[in-house]
Amino acid sequence: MSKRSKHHDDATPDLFADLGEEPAGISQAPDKGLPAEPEPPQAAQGNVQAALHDTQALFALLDRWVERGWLRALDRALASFFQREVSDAPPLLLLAAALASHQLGRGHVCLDLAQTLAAPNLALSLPPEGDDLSDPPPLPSELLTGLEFATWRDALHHPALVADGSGPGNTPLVRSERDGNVRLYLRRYWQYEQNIRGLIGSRLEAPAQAETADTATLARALAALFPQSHELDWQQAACALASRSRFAVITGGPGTGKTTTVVKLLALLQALALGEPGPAGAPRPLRIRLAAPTGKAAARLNESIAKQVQNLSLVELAAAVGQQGVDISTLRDSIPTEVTTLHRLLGSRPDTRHFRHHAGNPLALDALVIDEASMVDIEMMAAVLTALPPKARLILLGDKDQLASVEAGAVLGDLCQRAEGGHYTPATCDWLERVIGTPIPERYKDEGGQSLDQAIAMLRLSHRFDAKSGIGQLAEAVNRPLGPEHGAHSKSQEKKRAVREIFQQGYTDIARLALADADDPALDRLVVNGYPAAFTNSGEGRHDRRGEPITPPVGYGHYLEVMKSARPAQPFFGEGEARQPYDDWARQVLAAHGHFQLLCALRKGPWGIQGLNPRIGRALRRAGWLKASDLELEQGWFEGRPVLVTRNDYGLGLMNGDIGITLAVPEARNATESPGRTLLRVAFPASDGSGAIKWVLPSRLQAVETVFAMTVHKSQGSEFTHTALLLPDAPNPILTRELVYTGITRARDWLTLVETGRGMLDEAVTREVVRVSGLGRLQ
Ligand SMILES: Nc1ncnc2c1ncn2[C@@H]1O[C@H](COP(=O)(O)OP(=O)(O)OP(=O)(O)O)[C@@H](O)[C@H]1O
Repeated sequence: MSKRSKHHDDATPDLFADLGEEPAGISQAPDKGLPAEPEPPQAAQGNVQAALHDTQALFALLDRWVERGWLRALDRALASFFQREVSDAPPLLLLAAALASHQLGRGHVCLDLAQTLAAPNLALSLPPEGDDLSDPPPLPSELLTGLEFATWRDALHHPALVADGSGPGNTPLVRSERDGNVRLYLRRYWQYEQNIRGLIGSRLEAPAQAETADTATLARALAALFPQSHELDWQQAACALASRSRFAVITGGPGTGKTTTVVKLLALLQALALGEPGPAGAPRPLRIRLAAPTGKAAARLNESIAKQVQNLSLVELAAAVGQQGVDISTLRDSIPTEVTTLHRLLGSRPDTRHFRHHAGNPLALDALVIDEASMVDIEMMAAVLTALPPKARLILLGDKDQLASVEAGAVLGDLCQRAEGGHYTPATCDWLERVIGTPIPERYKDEGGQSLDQAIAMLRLSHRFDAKSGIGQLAEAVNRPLGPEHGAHSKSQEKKRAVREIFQQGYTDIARLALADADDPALDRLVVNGYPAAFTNSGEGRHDRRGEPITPPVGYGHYLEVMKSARPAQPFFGEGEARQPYDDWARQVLAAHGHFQLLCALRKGPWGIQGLNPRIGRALRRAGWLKASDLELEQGWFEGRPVLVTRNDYGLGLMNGDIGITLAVPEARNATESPGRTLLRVAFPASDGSGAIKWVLPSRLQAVETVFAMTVHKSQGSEFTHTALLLPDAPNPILTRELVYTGITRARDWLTLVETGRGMLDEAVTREVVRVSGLGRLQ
């Protein structure tokens, strides 16, 4: 049973309770990795199907699913609540309600009826982690076999429980019918989707400042910001498109220049604002804020944006706008570098999901940039849009191909469904050609392009990974979609071959490790010293694009070595400035910790974080780096323990995703106290990017877990010098190409792909997330 469902076991279900805390489930392409479906005997099948007509039989079946961990107790409780409230609710409706609720825990905002009938077992994402499907209860496919779409659809016509979404209402469920298909939503999620559609739609209709700026000025400004090119520069096109819309998306893989582009965009917007007389005569810079979904992502953007703003050459831009141009230092100072988290920006309050800023108390800003937008779930995106003043711009940055947020809703991925093809209208292309001076290739033009397409730009060239980078080549090969006929055997085979071949081409930055079993000593070598021998030339002799040497890959021994060798001699911990030696030490240890991270797909089992964390702890202990008993490794505190914060803690100022390292510091706080004993404290980097260190006593940390192994889901927004991605030894619906791609792209200089048992890379790269939402089209 899940953590969350335990809380809801016996409680009366509150429809507006937090429903989506479980990790997002992933649907697989209908033909892949499904549990083998036993042929049930005729009579047994008849029994199962009684649940379609008989409420008692339905709840008996739901109970069995809950018992097995296939369904959350919360989902079953919701159906039972409806049945109590409305005695004539048909079983088919109650089943749909339970399944719709279950989708939220898997990251989907609604139940898609046609898709569920086409691939029923996907509705429960079978098999769940830690379940091998032996002796299963009846599968959804057995239940739904023979059920007609029209029969199920008609059962959802129940005015007390389900509205059709055409107007205001207060039914707990909403039915959305489109193109002959039906989707069932819990009202709250339907409302979020409606808000997002409406608020993005109205932004797309309204012209923004730069559209009113004359084309010649804009063209001059863009020419000042980007090097001259005869071919389409997507960064320049993205900057131009984003400048003319109150809503814009810039998507692209790692290192494609999203940050670079947005810094130039902000410079452009500020230059245009400063070049215009403001309402009171004097020009007024725009109020711009930068935000990210997690503290970690905010700190990363903080660092890279500050560097980029300093390096920006603004002389020509300043001269390109206004009659007399604008003052360069005013312009530079007007570009923000401070990044906050979305929770902080909106003003989260303890014990409530409502924020301080909303439509009645909007944010005081003219433009908001959100980085790592793929991690923003539907509820947060709706909250952001609602709290934005109608005239303010919203610019989303992110990689559309990454795993979506853990919570329900893959907003960025949904919005960017057509980004690959461009779909720019002739009018957009004409305008773009005038302001950027290069033609738009025919394949990106579309007379039928929608208004959303015109606001989206995809960056396609990685400046971090070139053709010589195995990480870049592997990420690209894994990410390549199978295309519409992705069930086709030959396409899958081709993709599997392409991915495997990359490991045979002698790239120096990637290595593959096949583990025989969970005790294979190769895993020890990897986690202790990074197993450089697995790389060409043991990782020696590599240089980056600027010719700087790249140090060979390391493992966790590296930060533990820094912890040992850089330990301050000062015999007391100190306050304020007197604590500096300890702050400096913690900064060094934390920086060293970012040099290696093992990622895995699962939480449970020997290849999930639960099995791997103590396993890695023991390997580090054997190597002499840790001193901890087995019990401490499993559930206690020990020096060197790296921890991941799993829930925002506003009291401590820690955000979900923050990583801290447990360090032993003197118990004495000042020079007058007698030294001697030590105390464990956890050092976290301050999430404002200031470089300050926050020291927290372990007993105050409510929601942390050891992070020798981290799930790929949790690694989003982070980057590690050496990333090891470990795939489990058995098929699981959670293994998708998005997961593998997200894991690979966390690696900056070195990637070790670890396969266990018979290896699941092939399986994973040919399974894709099926997104279920109504956000793909805004028209
Ligand atoms: N047009 C360009 N020409 C040369 N180098 C570039 C260009 N654009 C970006 N870069 C460089 O490529 C690197 C990655 O750029 P940037 O950080 O903007 O990418 P990103 O897409 O934001 O990356 P991330 O995946 O980390 O979010 C930086 O070192 C940047 O200076």
